[in-house]
Amino acid sequence: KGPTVQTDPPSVLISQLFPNNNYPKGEEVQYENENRYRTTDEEKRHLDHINSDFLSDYRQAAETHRQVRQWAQKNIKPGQTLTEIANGIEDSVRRLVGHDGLSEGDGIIAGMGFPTGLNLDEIAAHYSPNAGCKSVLQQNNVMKVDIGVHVNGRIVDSAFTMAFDPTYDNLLAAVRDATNTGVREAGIDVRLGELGGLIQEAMESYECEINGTTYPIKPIAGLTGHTILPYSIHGSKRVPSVKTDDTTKMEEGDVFAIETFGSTGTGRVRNQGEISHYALRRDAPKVDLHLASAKSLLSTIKKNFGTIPFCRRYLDRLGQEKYLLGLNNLVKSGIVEVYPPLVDKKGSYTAQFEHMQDDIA
Ligand SMILES: O=S(=O)(c1cccs1)N(Cc1ccc(F)cc1)Cc1ncn[nH]1
Ligand SMILES: [Mn+2]
Ligand SMILES: [Mn+2]
Ligand SMILES: [Mn+2]
Repeated sequence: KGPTVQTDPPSVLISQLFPNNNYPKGEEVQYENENRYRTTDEEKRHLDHINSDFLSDYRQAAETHRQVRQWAQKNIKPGQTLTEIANGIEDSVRRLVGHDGLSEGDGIIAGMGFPTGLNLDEIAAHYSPNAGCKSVLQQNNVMKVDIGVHVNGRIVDSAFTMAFDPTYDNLLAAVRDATNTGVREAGIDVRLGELGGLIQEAMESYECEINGTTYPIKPIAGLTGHTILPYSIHGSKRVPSVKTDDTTKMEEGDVFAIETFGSTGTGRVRNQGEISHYALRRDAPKVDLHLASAKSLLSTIKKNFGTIPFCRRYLDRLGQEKYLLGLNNLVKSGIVEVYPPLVDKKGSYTAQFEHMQDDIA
């Protein structure tokens, strides 16, 4: 029989807690006129049957994410290092999906969907500690925790912001309201640019007073929600946090991560600081590599991550050493894509809330 409740820290397999694949369904959105989109019941049953693996993989990843983020929200405290926080989250995810990502190909079956983002204050996204990072979480930090989980390449991408000082309550309320607005208004045939306008309205209705100065909350226009494809963290559709003239529509079968970022700074981010996030390009050019270390690193990346984003710590734990020259060679050759930290101006505070909405469930 085995355990029927989760431990602290999480260690019980999700597939153990929910036998024969009946994972909880996420929130489901009913469409106004059901029959306008849905095929006949017979076809729907058929479609759902084909999709059922896809759905059960997604729901297994989603339940893993849910249990790990709830544990993280309870257990992350000032005084912990970012490295400890990242390892605690990643070890929990790997235990729950039952894959440690250490034997070749194992990380491709299930595991981290991308590097654990731990983004402090003006850093909005794509920061994960590299080996040797000494940063310690402070009482007055605003930390965006971005966790990815995948099962058979079905990636769940969802994030939340932690602040221990109530000064930032309105900043966090702004992004929560903006993202909930985006999720609520999402749906088949919704135009992406219009959805951005609704998100912008919600976000800009907030302000935040910090040390006697009142800041309007600005959406970070360059950071968008996005479609997610199997083994690929971003598809071609984007959900902006501001009104745009993008008339592209949401379609049945699309899977979206709706994420909004608010800032007390300029509302614009730039690439800044040491890179931690990398990913093999799907459309990687066939380049003959002259550097032996680049060749062997490329095969390690293909075997352990495929096109799932990874970070330097994931190479460290695989026993890779002195890989930076080879990695930079793969980047220069256009084979590996980099995602530098995205940063607003020094002294500003950014917050994020990211939720997944699928038009399939
Ligand atoms: O900003 S993105 O690069 C993007 C590209 C196109 C549209 S949105 N990015 C995708 C991504 C890139 C690397 C990762 F390791 C994980 C995700 C959004 C995102 N970052 C974190 N959570 N969600
Ligand atoms: Mn994310
Ligand atoms: Mn995302
Ligand atoms: Mn790409």
